[in-house]
Amino acid sequence: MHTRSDGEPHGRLLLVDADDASARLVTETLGQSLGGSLRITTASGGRPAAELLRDGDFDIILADLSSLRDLSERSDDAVARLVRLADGALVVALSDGASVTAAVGAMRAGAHDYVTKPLSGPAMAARISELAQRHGKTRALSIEPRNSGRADFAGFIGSSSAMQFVYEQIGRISASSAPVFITGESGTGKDVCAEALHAKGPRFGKRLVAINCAAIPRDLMESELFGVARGAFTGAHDDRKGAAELADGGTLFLDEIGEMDLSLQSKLLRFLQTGTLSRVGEAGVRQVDVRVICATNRNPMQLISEKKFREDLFYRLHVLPIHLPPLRQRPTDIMVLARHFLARYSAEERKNFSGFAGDVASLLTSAEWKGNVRQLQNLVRRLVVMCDGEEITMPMLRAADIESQGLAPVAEPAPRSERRQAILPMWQQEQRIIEDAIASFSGNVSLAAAALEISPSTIYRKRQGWAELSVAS
Ligand SMILES: Nc1ncnc2c1ncn2[C@@H]1O[C@H](COP(=O)(O)OP(=O)(O)OP(=O)(O)O)[C@@H](O)[C@H]1O
Repeated sequence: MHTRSDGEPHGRLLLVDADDASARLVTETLGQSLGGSLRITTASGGRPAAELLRDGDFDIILADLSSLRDLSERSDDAVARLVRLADGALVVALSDGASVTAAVGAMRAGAHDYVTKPLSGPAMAARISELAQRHGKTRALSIEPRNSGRADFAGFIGSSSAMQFVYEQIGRISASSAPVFITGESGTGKDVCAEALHAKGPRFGKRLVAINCAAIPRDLMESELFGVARGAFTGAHDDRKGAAELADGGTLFLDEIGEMDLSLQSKLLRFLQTGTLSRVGEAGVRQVDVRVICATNRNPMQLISEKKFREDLFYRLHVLPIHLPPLRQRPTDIMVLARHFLARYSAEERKNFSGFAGDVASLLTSAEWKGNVRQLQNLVRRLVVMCDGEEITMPMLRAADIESQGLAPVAEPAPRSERRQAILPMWQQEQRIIEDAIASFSGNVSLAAAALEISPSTIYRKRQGWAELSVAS
């Protein structure tokens, strides 16, 4: 770690890339996303990099595999040499995506991560942040933009580069009427995202109508969605509009779309294709103008391969994908959120809390947060209700964290010598590389396939195979 003239720590990043244009592009996009908090040095190949590493210490090295040929013809040998010279710095192998085998080789040779080019600045900054968290280098790599990123946006709190990317996407696509497909683990803010899309778009004056496909009994779902004509069934005493009609001119949010019944999926598909619907028990059709946003915390590809979700409906809906990253992948948001919830609930409950003790903040920052923001929000609310004081202390946290009996920290990776025995099967390593590429493009399989230089159908075929392999293993 190094010290700035303003006394703040900053890290050093070494970029090894023989292609000047590519190095310039990476430096620019990454520099913007990192907000100048990491000093970037470039080297045109493995040998110049080795010299720089002998003279100075770096915190992270991004190395283009084809630029390391001057160290060794075999890229895994070259990476192993670089890792030795790196002296504890994190090593990320970069490749044009031409070779999955080379990527796996680089990881086996000791690289901490593997990323395909072209790099997206915000996605790479998020990746570095995640790596720093996992390897205990968050202080050395103080990479979050300093005052440059927004800490809140249309209901979202969080200043991490991963969330800046989400805000940017919402800003860009909110004006369109094309369907949005939101993915993300439970509690990551998919509802918040749907509301932000509606609030930022031109339909804001009309209604946002949300319907939770998991919460409504199957036989009521069609009438909830499309409405019902009087006398359609016993108890249907009046004509009633469904969610789609109520949202006319506005936005229809279909939450937990993965739980929708297959027969209703066909009707939804027809509605999306024609823009018309019929209430249950009605012969005619009605024209409705809605923007459809849907969300799921399940893997849609897996649902398709399990025949629980229609592939044609998926492609109708999956026009503008947004992926919300889990909280553990954006550790710099944790205390920002925690302080926000503390201020809010302290005011609501008329308490005097103004902050968290240092050891509590460290524990919260390193916890895994399986329930994501919802879990953090509930914990802070519980702390405020149960305790009194000015600062949340460790004994208070222990008393209030009744769910998990102690927040589990993110699992530390095994030491390298132990990791050797735990080498994953080839298909799992390949799966990780492909899924990572898809995540880098916010769920867009076509872009991920293009970056990996394989066809999208190869990815779908492989996913089908992995689903079968994971069931078998
Ligand atoms: N970035 C955020 N900033 C502030 N509050 C957030 C953020 N993300 C989530 N929340 C809050 O966390 C709770 C859960 O969020 P939300 O319901 O949007 O999650 P979800 O992804 O839709 O979860 P599920 O899949 O379980 O429905 C809500 O109270 C929401 O307001």
